[in-house]
Amino acid sequence: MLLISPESVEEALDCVKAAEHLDIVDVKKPDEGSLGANFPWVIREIRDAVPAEKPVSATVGDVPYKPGTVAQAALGAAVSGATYIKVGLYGCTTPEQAVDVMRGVVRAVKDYRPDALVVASGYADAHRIGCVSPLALPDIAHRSGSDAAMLDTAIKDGSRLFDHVPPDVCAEFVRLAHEAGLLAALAGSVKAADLAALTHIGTDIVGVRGAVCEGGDRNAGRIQPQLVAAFRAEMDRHAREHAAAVAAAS
Ligand SMILES: O=C[C@H](O)COP(=O)(O)O
Repeated sequence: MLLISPESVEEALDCVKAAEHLDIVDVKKPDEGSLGANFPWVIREIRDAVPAEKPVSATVGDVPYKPGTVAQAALGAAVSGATYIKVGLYGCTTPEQAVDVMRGVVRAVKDYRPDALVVASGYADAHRIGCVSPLALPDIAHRSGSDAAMLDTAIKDGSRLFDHVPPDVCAEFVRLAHEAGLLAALAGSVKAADLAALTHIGTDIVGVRGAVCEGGDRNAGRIQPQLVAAFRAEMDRHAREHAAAVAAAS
């Protein structure tokens, strides 16, 4: 699945123009961090603008180790209409802290909306910020009852997912997530050139912003529907080639 992250209602409307090419519209506020949380009314307006059959995701923030605060914020995202709730475990230095936070989120969200999906997100560049390491995420997600384990990059300075977690380690991340019955989501300045590897390792959700913004600039550029369509075409091409290779080998 392709997840695209607009930061405003205007950008979400550009996503709507490319709705057939994407699977999830992910509301965030990049100027508040990699998984910066947007205002509840922005989530609501975007939910109202996006076709009903397209799920809307919302990031709850690059969160501190404050389980109660984060659970309440996650409920806010769900009440505002998001059915994927993404939490960036920025302030969690141990897996136990991360499980604590995610258990609160899962309970808060699922008591309100049992079919909502909770995404526990860590950071590929965790070593730069001192939070839980990337390969701990599948177990954190599993132990907390989350539905997906995700990696993004915390510091958006041009470095990318594979600069910090090479494809073979991402493959292990995906394997661990699948073994635990979770969806595996990967992001972090992902470019079309990364799609062959991401497809090959069985990534369920690829998250992008910069690659589909004007000039490849996630901050100054705005999401362009034609770039979303082109990115999707590349994803589909790799999926077809991978399926053909698997069929030929069996
Ligand atoms: O969840 C996905 C992120 O928005 C990725 O953003 P990026 O591709 O600019 O790193």
